[in-house]
Amino acid sequence: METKPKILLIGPGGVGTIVAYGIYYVGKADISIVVRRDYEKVKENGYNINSCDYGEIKNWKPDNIFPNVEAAASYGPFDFIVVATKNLPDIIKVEDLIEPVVSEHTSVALFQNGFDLGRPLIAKYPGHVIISGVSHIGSHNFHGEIHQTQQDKSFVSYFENSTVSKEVNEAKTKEFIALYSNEKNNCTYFPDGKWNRYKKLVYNASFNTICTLTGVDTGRLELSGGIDTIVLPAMREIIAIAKADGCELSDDAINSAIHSDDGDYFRPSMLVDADKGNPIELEVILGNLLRVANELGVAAPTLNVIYNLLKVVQFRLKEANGIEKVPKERPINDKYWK
Ligand SMILES: NC(=O)C1=CN([C@@H]2O[C@H](COP(=O)(O)OP(=O)(O)OC[C@H]3O[C@@H](n4cnc5c(N)ncnc54)[C@H](OP(=O)(O)O)[C@@H]3O)[C@@H](O)[C@H]2O)C=CC1
Ligand SMILES: CC(C)(CO)C(=O)C(=O)O
Repeated sequence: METKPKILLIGPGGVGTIVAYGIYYVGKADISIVVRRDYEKVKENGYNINSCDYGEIKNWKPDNIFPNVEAAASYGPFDFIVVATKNLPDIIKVEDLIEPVVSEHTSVALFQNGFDLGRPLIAKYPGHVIISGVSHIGSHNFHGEIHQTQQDKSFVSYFENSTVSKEVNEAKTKEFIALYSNEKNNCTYFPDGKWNRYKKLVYNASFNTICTLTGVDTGRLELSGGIDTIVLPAMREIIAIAKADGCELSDDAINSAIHSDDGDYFRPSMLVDADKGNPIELEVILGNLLRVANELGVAAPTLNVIYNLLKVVQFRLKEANGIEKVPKERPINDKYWK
């Protein structure tokens, strides 16, 4: 009997659970997941999924459920590791998180927002294919109750990787798509992964960040005049960085990003994280972009101010989560400020 490829998904949140369910629905792979906080509940009852793609599913369980990555390792080797956690390199690095489950032939698929996510993984795991999944979906996990309100539309590519041939990168990426794509979702191969991530950043590096700083949704940002005064300058800088990096976005990139949630008072995921008091994906959504701007000598004054203000917000969120420790007595700094 032919054995099915093994997939391990880490991070079954709003996005990850729908990806895992999509793979299970196709039925061509053995799908395991790592559940952190809700392990006991999910192990016992599975997930209740209310999905605009798959309908109402009660008590769904994948083939295996593990409480942590170390526990999953004994079930390996895995053909694919899918990571759909929030990408927070200033707290936990994806390349360290997956270490116990990366074997010789494992490919890694990152279903996460952000830019240049492949770089640290390729450095740590040369010779492994690193797949890029860009999701356009609206889905949230409330302790095992999944609410998916926007269709799972994803563009899957591979991160540029000089340690693997183009043929192998392409073949593995398409192999993964065949295990995940089905008639209910909309998952397609997109050859130019970098271009596609820049395109998504036009929205994420402007709306997500500015909504988080101001505490308002995208509709209120428009009604207050903030799109003209702050979102547009930020978007133009993102497009200039992309261009200097060899990615020419279409003339319509700004217009389509702004109109993408027409009629909706939409709270982007970074604002939702801040609302919940969770750390935000600042480094991958804006920090990595500014590092590239710096390498290419592109000025990005608006994005720099947004980034530095959000670094302070991130500090506050980390302190609230016990990740940042602040001395009881304020230390005295003898620096001469001028
Ligand atoms: N939600 C959406 O609609 C969209 C999200 N995205 C992107 O997709 C990615 C995933 O987002 P989303 O699904 O919303 O995230 P969620 O916060 O809903 O889920 C993240 C999951 O990862 C788990 N997790 C986090 N860290 C670890 C760890 N160290 N070990 C094990 N499990 C861990 C969390 O577990 P625990 O519950 O224990 O914290 C949680 O189940 C992000 O990059 C986001 O920007 C992109 C488009 C839309
Ligand atoms: C806009 C959206 C929902 C697109 O999927 C997103 O990426 C986010 O909120 O971070």
